[in-house]
Amino acid sequence: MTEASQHNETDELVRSDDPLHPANHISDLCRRFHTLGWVTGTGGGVSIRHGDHIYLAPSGVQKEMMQPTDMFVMDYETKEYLRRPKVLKPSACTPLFLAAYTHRNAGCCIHTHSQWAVLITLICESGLQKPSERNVFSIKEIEQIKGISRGGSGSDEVAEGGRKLGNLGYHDTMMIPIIENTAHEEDLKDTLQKAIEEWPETCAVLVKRHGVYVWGKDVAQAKTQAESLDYLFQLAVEMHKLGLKWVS
Ligand SMILES: CSCCC(=O)C(=O)COP(=O)(O)O
Ligand SMILES: [Zn+2]
Repeated sequence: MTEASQHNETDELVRSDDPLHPANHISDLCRRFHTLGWVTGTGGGVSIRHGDHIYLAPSGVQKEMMQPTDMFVMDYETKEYLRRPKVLKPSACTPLFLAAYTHRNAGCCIHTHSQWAVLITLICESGLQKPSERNVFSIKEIEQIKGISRGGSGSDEVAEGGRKLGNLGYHDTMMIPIIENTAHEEDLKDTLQKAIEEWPETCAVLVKRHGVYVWGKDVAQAKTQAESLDYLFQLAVEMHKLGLKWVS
């Protein structure tokens, strides 16, 4: 098989008229997220799981300019690439997206470099918080908390061991773990995985001085949770500036 025919064959994995096809959807979401400051300066990204296929963006590119044919496609079972665009490298976030798929059965994972996410990690890190509060962002009694599911599930059923599923209620406390940043994105994998295991109710992990990873059972849930979280991070930063406490 020639290189040219090989390329055309794998193009079938990313060419579709359906705007909700993962290759089109990732490009579209990144354009929208760029306007929110979530994926600027090549940072941040989105990945979608579609059946046995994982769709991943390239690394180090302007995320708002990506085309569907720029996407990498990985087989979920074998972790082998079914499609690798020439010249490009897969996102350095790939092992972190895979952690959300493997450990939470997520259908989509969003990584933002939102300044609100970064600021909330700085406020939690600062001496203003009790030592026990420095590695977690907790907030309660704000309506938008109801947009957050326990564990990124979305179901109203009760999980094994009696653990509640479904979305948080107004009087629940939302807790998002904060992990240390590393010099290289891919080296976050072990601590992110540990946080996912230690915080079964979380649908996100904040990375100190870096951003946030948010997942959901599908694109809609990952996106609305990323929006709700960004709202809550911004609100908490503004409350902090006003001297108001966001958890008692
Ligand atoms: C200025 S972005 C540094 C890398 C990073 O944190 C990130 O989220 C983007 O990684 P990618 O490999 O997807 O470009
Ligand atoms: Zn990043």
